[in-house]
Amino acid sequence: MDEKKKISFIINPISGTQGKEQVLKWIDERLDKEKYAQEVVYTERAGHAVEIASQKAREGVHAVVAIGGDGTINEIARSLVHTQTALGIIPCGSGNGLARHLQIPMEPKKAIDIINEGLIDVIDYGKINEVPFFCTCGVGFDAFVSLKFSKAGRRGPLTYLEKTLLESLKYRPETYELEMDGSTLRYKAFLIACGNASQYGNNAYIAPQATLTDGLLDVTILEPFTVLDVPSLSFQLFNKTIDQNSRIKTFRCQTLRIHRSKPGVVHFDGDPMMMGNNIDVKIIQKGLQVIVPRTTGKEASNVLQRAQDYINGLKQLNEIFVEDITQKNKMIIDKGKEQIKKLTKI
Ligand SMILES: Nc1ncnc2c1ncn2[C@@H]1O[C@H](COP(=O)(O)OP(=O)(O)OP(=O)(O)O)[C@@H](O)[C@H]1O
Repeated sequence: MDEKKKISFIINPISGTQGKEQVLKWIDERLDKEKYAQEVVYTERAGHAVEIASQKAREGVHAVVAIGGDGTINEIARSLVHTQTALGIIPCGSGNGLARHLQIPMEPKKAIDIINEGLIDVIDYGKINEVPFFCTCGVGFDAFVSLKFSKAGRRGPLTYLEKTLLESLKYRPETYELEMDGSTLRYKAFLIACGNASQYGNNAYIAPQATLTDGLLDVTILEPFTVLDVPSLSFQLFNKTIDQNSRIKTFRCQTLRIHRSKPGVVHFDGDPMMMGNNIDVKIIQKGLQVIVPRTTGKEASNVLQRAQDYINGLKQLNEIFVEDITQKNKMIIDKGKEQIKKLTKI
């Protein structure tokens, strides 16, 4: 009889907003025990998943599965690049950009079924000043928001939306010099995003044409805009057509040098890091094995797929607003109750 393939599940207990115990129950119920021998490890701190995954790759396990979001995936995947150990994903983050790009289902049960099928693809990854990223990286407003988000103390899409709306009102675009393929260009930009994958997460497609297997970075520059541009930019971000906006410039390259006037924050897969004036971004072709669904091959999405993506984006936004309104209503009601209590005491 063939030996069972070893799979290590790494759980980030603080990712996203959902509890992970139910996911563990589903793994116990659904994982193909004929095929796989499983173990589960919880992370204890930021950076811990890098160490665990690196150990598992040395042991030669078949796959390490991230139960978390893009930050957890980043920590695991950076230890798996150029090894024989594949990355698996059960999406449990706030944005889940890489999982969504790969069309891995958001429902954990269905994501477990994909692991049971066990189809493996080899994808590209990027480096920003030697720090690996798998989804997107960038400078400017999105990096600035990732820094605020990391300090927010609680995670989830609501926190992200709050931060984004609040911060965009105060943010000042910077001037950047970009060197790529022998030419240098200057841009005043609100943000510069480099996509290995097409989206930040939550179906927000900042690099809509990006594919994970072309050996190229998809660079999106958002130039300064006015409040009048916000509705079309938001619509196009979720409609996968932001590259058609007049405030957007896009290009593809293998390597990019970004020069800015002062050091500052960058983000890699949504996590912030301080870097200097010069930032080198490059793509490394076919460096990571990933367990994928059968549909991933059809990356050139058709109109129906785009419509579905758009509806999903709207749904997500709707949920965020409903959650926000519910929370605000609760705060108003609680305040009202307090005031009534005070009044009745007088
Ligand atoms: N046990 C832990 N305690 C505190 N932080 C942790 C722990 N394990 C991992 N982390 C950190 O948690 C951060 C957030 O995780 P992750 O990005 O997976 O979730 P998310 O931000 O909710 O989802 P997404 O990135 O998809 O938006 C990671 O950067 C990781 O370093």
